[in-house]
Amino acid sequence: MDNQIFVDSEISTLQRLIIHSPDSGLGKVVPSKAQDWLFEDIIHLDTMRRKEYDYYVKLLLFFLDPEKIQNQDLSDAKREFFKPNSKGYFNSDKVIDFEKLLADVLNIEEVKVQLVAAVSAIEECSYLEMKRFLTFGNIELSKVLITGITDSGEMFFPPIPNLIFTRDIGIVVNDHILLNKPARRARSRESLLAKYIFFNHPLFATLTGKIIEIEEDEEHFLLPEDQGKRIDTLEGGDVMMVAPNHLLIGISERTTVEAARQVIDKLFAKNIVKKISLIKIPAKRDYMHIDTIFTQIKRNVWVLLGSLARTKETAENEKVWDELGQRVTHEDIIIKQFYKEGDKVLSRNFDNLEELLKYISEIDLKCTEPVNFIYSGNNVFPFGAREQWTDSCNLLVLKEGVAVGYDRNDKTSEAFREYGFKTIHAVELVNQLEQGKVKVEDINDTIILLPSSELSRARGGSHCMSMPLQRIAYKPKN
Ligand SMILES: NC(=O)NCCC[C@H](N)C(=O)O
Repeated sequence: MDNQIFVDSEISTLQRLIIHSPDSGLGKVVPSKAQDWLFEDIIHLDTMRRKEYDYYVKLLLFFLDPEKIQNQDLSDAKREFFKPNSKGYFNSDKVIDFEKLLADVLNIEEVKVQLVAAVSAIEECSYLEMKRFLTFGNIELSKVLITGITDSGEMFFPPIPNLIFTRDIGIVVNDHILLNKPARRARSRESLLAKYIFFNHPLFATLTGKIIEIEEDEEHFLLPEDQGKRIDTLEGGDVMMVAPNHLLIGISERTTVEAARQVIDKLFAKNIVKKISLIKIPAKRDYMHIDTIFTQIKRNVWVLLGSLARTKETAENEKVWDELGQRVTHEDIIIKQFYKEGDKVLSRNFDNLEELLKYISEIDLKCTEPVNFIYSGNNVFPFGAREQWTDSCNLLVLKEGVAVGYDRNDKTSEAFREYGFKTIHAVELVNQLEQGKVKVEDINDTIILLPSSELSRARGGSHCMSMPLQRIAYKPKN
C-alpha cells in the first residue's frame, strides 16, 4: 500500500481520505441535548444512512477505488458493505473509515490501555468500568469509544455524533498534519481518539516528526474557574490548504487568533508553507468555520456567501454611515496575510474575500483564465443565507470541477448551471455508474447533488464530511 500523505490544494484529484459513516450514536441524540451536541435537530438514522450517506460513500468509491464497488450487489439488505469492521465491509485503503483505523490501533496493547484510560478519564467513568472496557474485543471497543454504547445496548457515556465531520479533526498541510483542538466539549473525544490514531497507526508511519499539535496557553491554567474557556482552539473546518505554500486559517466561533498564531510560528519555523492568511469572520453559529462560507471548485471558480463579500468601495461607503451612528446592517471580515521573505515574516491586508480568493487563483495557482464567483442562493434574498445554512458553500472536490454538494440548495444549483456547470442528483449518477452508462473519466464540470434532508440537520456538508489525506500534487497549466 502506498502510504503517502500529501495535500497541496483543495481542487486536485482526490486519492485518499478519512470519512466516518453515521454510527448508532447519531440515533441516540435526544432533543434536549441536540444543541449541546451541536446538532440543529434530532435525525432519522436509517434515512441518513441508506438514503443519503451511503450514496456519498458509493460516489467516493467510484471515484477513488472503483474496484471495490464495481459489480457489487448493493441491494438494500446488504448494508454490511458500508459498516466498518463488519464481514462484508468494502475495506478500502483509499476511502478509510475512522472507526476502522481506531479498531486497528486498539490492536496495539499499549495504545489500548492508554486510550481506555484517557477516555475513561475525560468521560468520568468509574475504575471498574475502565477495567471492563479493557476486556472488550477491539471491534466492540472501537464502537464503544465512538458511540458510548455496547453491542447489547449498555450506555457508558455520550456519543460523538459530529465525528461524521472528519474535516474538523485535522488537516494535511503538504506532507504534515495539523491536529485540531476543538472549541466545544462535545468534540473533545473525537480529537483525543484522532491523536492516538495519527501517532500510532502504520498508515501514518510517514508522519513521524510531522504531526503538529496546538498547545494550551499557560494563561489558561491561571484563569478563574468561570472563565475557563480555552484560549487556543482550532478546528479543521477553519484550515484550508488552498495552494502549494499557502494555508488559510479562519478566526471564527471555533478557532482563536492565539491558536492561529501558534500555527504560523510552527509552520514558518519548519518552512512547511510560505504564506498563511487569517480570515476573521463573525463569531456566530451560522458561519461556524470558514468552509461554511466558501470553498473552491476549480482553479478559477469559488462558491461563497455573497453577504460576507463586500467590495472596498461598499465597505468605505458603509463606514461613513456607521460613523454617523446608523444601525450596522453588514458583517465585517478582516483578512491579514503573513508571508516569509528570507528570515523575515511580513504581512499585508486584503480588503475583502473576493480579493483574497482572486489572488489565490491568479498568484498562487497561476491561473490565467478569469476568476469567477458563484454565490450561495444565486445571491438572491433570502436564499443566500438560507442555503448557506444548509451548506451551499461547503463542497468537496473529487477532481477539478467535479464536486459534491447538497440537493436541497436549489438556487445555488441554479447559479452553478447559469455559470455552465452540469448538476446531477447523486442517486441518478450512482445508477448510471453502476450500469456502466457513464465513466468517471468522462465527468467534467459537474456538481453532484447528494440527498441531504437528514444530513443538513447535523450542520455540515460534504467538505466537512471529508478529511483528505492525499490529492495529486497541484500543477499550473503551463
Ligand atoms: N467543517 C465544518 O464546518 N464542519 C461542520 C461541523 C458541524 C458540527 N455539528 C459542529 O457544529 O461542529
